[in-house]
Parts: sequence; C-alpha cells; structure tokens
Amino acid sequence: MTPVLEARQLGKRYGRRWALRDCTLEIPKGHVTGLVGPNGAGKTTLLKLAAGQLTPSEGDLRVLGERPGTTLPKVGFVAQDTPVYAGLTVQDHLTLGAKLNTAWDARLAEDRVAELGLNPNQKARRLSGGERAQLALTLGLAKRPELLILDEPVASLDPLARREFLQALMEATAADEFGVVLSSHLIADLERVCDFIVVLVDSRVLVAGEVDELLATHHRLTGPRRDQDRLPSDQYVVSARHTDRQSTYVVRTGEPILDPAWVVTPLTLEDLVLAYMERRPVAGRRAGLEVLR
Ligand SMILES: Nc1ncnc2c1ncn2[C@@H]1O[C@H](COP(=O)(O)OP(=O)(O)OP(=O)(O)O)[C@@H](O)[C@H]1O
Repeated sequence: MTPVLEARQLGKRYGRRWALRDCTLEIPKGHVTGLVGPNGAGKTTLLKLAAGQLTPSEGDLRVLGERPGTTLPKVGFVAQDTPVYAGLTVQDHLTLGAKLNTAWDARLAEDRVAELGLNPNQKARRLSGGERAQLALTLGLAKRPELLILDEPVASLDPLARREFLQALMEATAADEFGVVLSSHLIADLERVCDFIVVLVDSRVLVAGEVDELLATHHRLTGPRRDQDRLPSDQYVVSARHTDRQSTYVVRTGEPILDPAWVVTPLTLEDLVLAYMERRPVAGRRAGLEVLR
C-alpha cells in the first residue's frame, strides 16, 4: 500500500543552517501519527514540506505517492496557531473553503459549526482560542483530505478545549478513512489519539513506528552497575544512566530479557519519547540513526 508519507534523505536548509537533515521516514496508510521532538527539531519544517509549502533542499519526499504540491487537493494542512482570518466571519470561512476546494463537504462543515454552537456571523477575532482551533479543524476536515496535517493544533488550548478538540479529531478519523499527522509537545495527548509515533531530534528521525509495537519492544532495565558493552548485542541502548552501584538502561529488543540481574519494567509512551529525546550518541555502540517501523 502506498505510504501517506515517504521521505528519503530529506533535508531543508535556511541559508547555511539545516532545519531538517537526512530525514528518512515512512508513515504507512491508516494511522493517526504523532510527530514529537524538542523545540527547533524540525517538526514544522517537515510538516510544511509535506504540505507543499516548502521545497526540499535535498532528498526526496512523496506524499500519498506523489510529490507534495501536486497533492494539494488531497492534503489538508492546519498550520501552527490555528490560522483563521480575524476579520472574516465563521460563515465567510466556510464560503471561502467551498470556493477553494473542489471536494468541499459543505454539509459536514455546516453540521460541525452547528454542533460546536458557533455563531456563523461571528468574526473569527471574537472566537475563543478553542473555538478558533475547532473552526480550523472544521475547515481541514471539510476539505475531505486523504491526509490531514496538523501542526501543534492544541498548543494554546486549555485542558478542556484540548480534550474537546482531540475528541472531535478521533470521532472524525473513526467515521472516515483518512490519515492524520499531528505534531505536539503534549505526549499524553498524543498517547490518546495516535497509533504511530515519530520522534524527531536535532533535525533527524530517531525512531518511528506503531505505538503498540514500540511499547512492546522497549524496556527499562534496572540493576547492579554494568557497562554497556556487557549488554547482549540484540539490545539497542536508547538511554543509559549510572550511579556508583546501579545502572538504568532503556533498551529496544525483540528478544525476551532473561537476565535475572535486571528488574525489567515497561515504558509509557512518554518514557519512551523522553528516552530518545535525552539520548546522546554513544561511541562505538550501534549509535546513530535508527528508523523503525
Ligand atoms: N524561515 C526560517 N528561516 C531560518 N531558520 C528557520 C526558519 N524556519 C525554521 N528555522 C529554523 O529551523 C529549525 C527547525 O525549526 P522548526 O520550526 O521546523 O522546528 P520545530 O520542531 O517545529 O520547533 P517548535 O517545537 O519550537 O515549533 C530551527 O532551528 C529554526 O530556527
């Protein structure tokens, strides 16, 4: 099946500075994907490349099997800070959406606006942050995209508005088959809605895969102090911490951990993401990029 997004050695440079580099990634169809990483990691850059708003400096990118830009009608993009036009009313936004998008679903848009209790005559500048986010999501959904890209859509929302937004997104993806790629710093939110995760650090993809599979293959090992080179070769070290007497590793392995010296605990998605985010390259030990599916 054609992946929704496929990047090979993708890079984007601003002047001499790389915002994204050596990004190799495949997101299969049928997922709600969370894109996570520290500030400045390159998330917005990757999403804008996918939406056709930026052109790559190097490498190759396919979205729904085609070069971004040619896929515009099939891709909905909700940029950071819930972009709506302050001076236009809610209804104006729907009218504009209908003009600009051939597959526009006017019924869906009107029904959602009514369900949300938005006044069609209200100017966007008078909507609350949550209402603006919901309007932006409505515009993205009514486009009937095959892929909806959302860049930090809930960043400025209070917990209740965030929950309502994510609920609306989950309901929409349950009702219709389309892919979603969503960036956020709020891992608990991603855990609720995403079944595929991509961790981007320092402009590179450190891990990507189905959440269930990643959680099943990553473990925390705690036990008497042990150097990394004494771990079995099938254990890929994501992070390591040591005290004088104790070592704590986060490892990835498909094999069972039978060593009785270790206390083995499962990770939450947040533990897993943080382990990759705090990871420093380790000399000589399977360090470097590892892209997983
Ligand atoms: N238009 C631009 N000109 C120059 N540098 C840029 C531009 N846009 C982004 N950058 C730089 O590229 C890098 C990646 O930025 P990007 O916005 O993609 O990161 P991000 O992961 O989305 O960050 P955040 O989580 O803070 O939103 C940063 O170092 C940023 O300063």
